[in-house]
Amino acid sequence: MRHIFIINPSAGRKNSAHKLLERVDAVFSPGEYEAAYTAGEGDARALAERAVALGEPVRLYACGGDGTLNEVVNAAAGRDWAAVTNVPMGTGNDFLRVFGPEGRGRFTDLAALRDGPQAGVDLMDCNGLLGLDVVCAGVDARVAAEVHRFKRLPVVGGSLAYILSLVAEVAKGITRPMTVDMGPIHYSGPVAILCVCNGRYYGGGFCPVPEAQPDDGVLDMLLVGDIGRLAFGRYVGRYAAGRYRECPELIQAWHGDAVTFSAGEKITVVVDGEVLRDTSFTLRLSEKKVNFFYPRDVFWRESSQTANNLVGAVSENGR
Ligand SMILES: Nc1ncnc2c1ncn2[C@@H]1O[C@H](COP(=O)(O)OP(=O)(O)OP(=O)(O)O)[C@@H](O)[C@H]1O
Repeated sequence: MRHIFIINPSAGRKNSAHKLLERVDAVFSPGEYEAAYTAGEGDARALAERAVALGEPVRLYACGGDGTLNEVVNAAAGRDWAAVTNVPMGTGNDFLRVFGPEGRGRFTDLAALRDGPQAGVDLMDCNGLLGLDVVCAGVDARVAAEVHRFKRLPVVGGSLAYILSLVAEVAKGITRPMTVDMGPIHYSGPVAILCVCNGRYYGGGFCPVPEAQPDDGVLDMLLVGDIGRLAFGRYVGRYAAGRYRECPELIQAWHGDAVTFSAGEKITVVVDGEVLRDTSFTLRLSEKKVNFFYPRDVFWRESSQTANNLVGAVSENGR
């Protein structure tokens, strides 16, 4: 088994990449692993594609935030011999929140990751880009697309950066006209929020669909139509806390495998932190899965299936 560390030195705090390599050295012998730094957008995907192309068992450690993880996932999707994890060095690391606060912290334990089990995770195909966590297309997407401006400010951390970006985007206007088709729901009009969850968290900690399971073959979608600023302020806390069922007058929900949406002007869409802009989108459950590995003592599902049960199922049923 080869272990490949793909490190985004721009994610997280200064010097964290250097310190990470010291920790890697303490757990892996020199011939066992390779490490490479990314220099910019697309590098993590290219490095991962090169590692996967050999067709030999490989574990890919995306060391960075959700953007770095997304690139590595796109390279490893549908490849039975490859598995991916995320060593958290970003500001959000939202996908890992599905493992709970303590579980998320365990992903810094390289020894636990090295020997950890893996499970097949569903993927969303959004106009050709794969995502494993959350895709959004309303004011939530515009907040995520602009959040980097606030992350650069001194003493502004992950969640605070999202709050500042939210305030700025709400001031510019919450809704945009859009046509949305999801299952039996056909909607044409102002859209405030459209989110599709495979994972559970986005935006630095929003959890709109707490029952979302990354491996259940279902995409959980919420659509918030026309809403004014005052009502948005009243509802946003409930939306963020996953209480969408309490607001049927405002939030339409669909649990299925596809959604299409379009508009006369380009829509900002964010796939695990990666920004796309187009007038028309088709988002569907991908035929591909990705193997995700994690420390043995944590999982996203608290009961029923255990991690070990899933390991065998993944390679047999991996799509
Ligand atoms: N060496 C580099 N210098 C500058 N930017 C880079 C470098 N390598 C990769 N990047 C870019 O950094 C961006 C942000 O990475 P990533 O999302 O992993 O971190 P983050 O934004 O801190 O974390 P999160 O998304 O979890 O909040 C990626 O879109 C990638 O294109």
